[in-house]
Amino acid sequence: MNFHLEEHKVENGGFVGLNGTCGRDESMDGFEGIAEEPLASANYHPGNKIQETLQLKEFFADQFSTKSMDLIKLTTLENAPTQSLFSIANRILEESFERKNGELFHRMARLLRKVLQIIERRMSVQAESLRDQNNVHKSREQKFQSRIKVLETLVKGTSEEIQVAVKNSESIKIEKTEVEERRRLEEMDTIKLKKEKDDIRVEVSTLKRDIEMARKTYEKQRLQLEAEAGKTKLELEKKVEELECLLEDSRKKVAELEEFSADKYQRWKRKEHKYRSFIEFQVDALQDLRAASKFMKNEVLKTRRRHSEELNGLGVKLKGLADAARNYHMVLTENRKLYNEIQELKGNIRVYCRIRPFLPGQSMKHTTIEYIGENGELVVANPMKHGKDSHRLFKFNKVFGPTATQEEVFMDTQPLIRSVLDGFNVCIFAYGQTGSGKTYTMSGPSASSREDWGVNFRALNDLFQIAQSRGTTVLYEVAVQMVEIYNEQVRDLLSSDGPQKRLGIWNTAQPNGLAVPDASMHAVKSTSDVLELMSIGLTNRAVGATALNERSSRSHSVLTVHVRGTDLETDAVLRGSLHLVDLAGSERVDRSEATGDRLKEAQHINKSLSALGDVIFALAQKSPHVPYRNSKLTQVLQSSLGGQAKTLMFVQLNPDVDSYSETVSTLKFAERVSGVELGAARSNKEGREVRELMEQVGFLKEVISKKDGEIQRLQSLKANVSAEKRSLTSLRSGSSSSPRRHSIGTPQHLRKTSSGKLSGLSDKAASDGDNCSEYSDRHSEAGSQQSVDDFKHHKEFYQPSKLADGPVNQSATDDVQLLGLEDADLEERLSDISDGDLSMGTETDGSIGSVVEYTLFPEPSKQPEKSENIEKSTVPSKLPKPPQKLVQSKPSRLTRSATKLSSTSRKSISTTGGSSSAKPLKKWQ
Ligand SMILES: Nc1ncnc2c1ncn2[C@@H]1O[C@H](COP(=O)(O)OP(=O)(O)OP(=O)(O)O)[C@@H](O)[C@H]1O
Repeated sequence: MNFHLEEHKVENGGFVGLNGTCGRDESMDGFEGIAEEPLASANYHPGNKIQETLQLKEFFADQFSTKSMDLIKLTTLENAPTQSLFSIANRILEESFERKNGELFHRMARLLRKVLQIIERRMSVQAESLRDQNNVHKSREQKFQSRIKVLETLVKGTSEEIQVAVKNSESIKIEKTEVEERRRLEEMDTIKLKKEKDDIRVEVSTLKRDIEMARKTYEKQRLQLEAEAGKTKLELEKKVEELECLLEDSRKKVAELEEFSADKYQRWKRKEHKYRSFIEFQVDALQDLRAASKFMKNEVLKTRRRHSEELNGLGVKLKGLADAARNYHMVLTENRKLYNEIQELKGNIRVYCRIRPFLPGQSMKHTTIEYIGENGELVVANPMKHGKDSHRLFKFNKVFGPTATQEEVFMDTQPLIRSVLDGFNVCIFAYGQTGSGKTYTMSGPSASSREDWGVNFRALNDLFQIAQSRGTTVLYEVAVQMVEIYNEQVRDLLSSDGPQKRLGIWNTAQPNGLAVPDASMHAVKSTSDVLELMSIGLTNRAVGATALNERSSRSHSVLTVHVRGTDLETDAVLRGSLHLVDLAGSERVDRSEATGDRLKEAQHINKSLSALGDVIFALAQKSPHVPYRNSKLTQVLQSSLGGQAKTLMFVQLNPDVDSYSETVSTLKFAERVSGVELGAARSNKEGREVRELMEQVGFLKEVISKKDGEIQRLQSLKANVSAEKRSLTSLRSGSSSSPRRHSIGTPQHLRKTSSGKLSGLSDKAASDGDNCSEYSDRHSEAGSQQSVDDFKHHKEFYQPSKLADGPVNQSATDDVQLLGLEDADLEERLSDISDGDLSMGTETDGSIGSVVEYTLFPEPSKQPEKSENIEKSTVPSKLPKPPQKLVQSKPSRLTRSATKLSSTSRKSISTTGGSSSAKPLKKWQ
């Protein structure tokens, strides 16, 4: 049966297409014929319907008889025209009625329904396309209608216009033509639309072709993708293989790790075991320790008990120690005392000589320094002289050569600084001619370099250091003042008002060392503070110097350091002061230059240095009266130049041969200061003094033997003086100005008159060549004279011969006037003068005129101002007091003193007579 065959063909994948090669059968020929018929419908889609047709064929082949099938053969459902479909449906119905087979009927009905569905669908498709066409036509119609309307409106408008403008009929015609033209165009448009419709159809078919091509392309792509997928699959398989390999590796590793961890676990186990055993051991040890600590506790308790017992013992001992500490303080104080005593034994006034090196550019110069000894010996050579006299030997506490450093110089100064902190007043000053290195020694060439620091900075630095080291026992406060003395005027160099302010001075020494109360006081805490203040001071000094040219050489600068120490234990207060003095140049002033300001300056310098010499010698001789008030310099330094004060003088030398005479003068002054003052030297000197005393005793013998004659002479002197006084009074009434050129006449005259044989002094002066008088000469000359003539005159007076022989003349009157002796006390004063050196014993009012120039470096002997002083004076106890019976009635002081002193040697020395002399008397002071 055909149906079965068809079925079999279908099962084996036959009927691939309408024109398929497989399963071709006679029964299907009718279908083929139908398939080859042209399409009856515009919506016919052969591809879509193929499946449906095949299903129908299958169905018919399966279900209908050959007769029916013959019918069906003639048709293909899809390609058959709708009429054929209807006829098929009819036949199906008829056959189903004929067969009356229930099941077949159902099948037929289903087939019928199917056929009907196809017809229905086809109908609806056609209806839809018709509707679409209708819509297109409608829209086109609407379009045309609207165009017609527009045209009609235009025609209307045109006709209206024709009515309005008949004359324009021709244009209307044209417009009509245009309208017609438009209508023609519209028709053409319609044709065009039809054409477009055809084009669209063509386009649709083109699109269909495109779709087919796209399908083919898609198919191609699919195949490509499949090929790629195959490739990817292969790659993936490869990767899977690789991953499997990796997996294998990791498995191996895991196995290794497991092995390792197992090993580690074993090790940890072993360790755990060890630790366990260690902990057990520790626990045992802990228990032992506990036991030990228990034991220790007991021990500690025992020790504590023992300690408390020992502590009690220690408390007792500590008390003893505290007592000892107190004693230690006392011992410390004692030590300081002893230290100061040692210092004192060394001599309150120490003299250090320092020789300046030649300055750069002076290398060709010759030096006057011949020899510098270790123990303070110095030999200077006079290049002008030859032989024995050409060399002179001097001895000081110390001599620093040109190569000595600032440090070396200060090393020997240091002990004095400690004294300041122990409550002593100390004075360090530099003496010497201009350019000899005073400022270099005191301040140094520059404050910026520590190595260059002079005594000033080093002393203060040391002071602060010692104060700091003693900080636990004594609290020190330090303050400084800085003044300048120029032309007998004191100026504050640290004043905020500048150095112009003149200051007053205490008349007496103040215990706190405050000589210049008005000078500003500046508290300092460190060396840098001092450096700062000193630079201000030096600047202020320099300000003055611009006006007066090299003022520093002609003024004294005094830096005073005040120290106040409070003992932290006892609250006791110590006060000390340190005067650091850079003196003015000590050289003699060239006479030719000594006029005007220079002369005035020279006079003032001379006066103050002279006064300083007086004070030092007065102190050296422990004189009860010290003439501080003779100059501002000595007034300022008063607190540091007597009593407990310690003095150090730097004698500065210029080694140049040109300065030889100045050098010798300076050295003589220094030697006398040193020789007289030093304790150590004193003992040596005492031998010399005894010798001198013996000589003096000899003179005294003469005095005693010739006392009557002396008395007479003195009386005559008194008479002369009275006459002088009278003449002076008359002179004063005649002329107000007194010729100062004769100022030194009186002492000379007095000397001569009073002593007659004053050779002890005069001869010594003469033998020294220029010992005393040389210094006196240069200082007094400048200080007492107004002109070069005066100097000449003065010089003549200094000649020893004249000193001895000079007559009482007008000069005596002048001096009386200058010395302020013309008052009622004149007689008494004159007798004082006649007793000895004027400047040594006489405290003047400090004016220039009152200075007795030639006594700048008085003889070691010094006569006190008043007779009481002599009586109270420090005559050595070993010397017996003179018997009162030898004292004459109303004797002069000299006579009285001489009488007293004569008793000391009366028993041993015969009174051989001789002229009286002041010198022996002075020796006792
Ligand atoms: N020991 C020394 N070493 C090196 N140079 C020195 C020394 N002493 C002084 N001088 C130098 O000599 C010159 C003069 O010194 P200084 O100014 O100290 O003298 P002075 O006596 O203070 O003079 P003045 O009286 O004019 O103040 C300066 O140039 C100084 O540097």
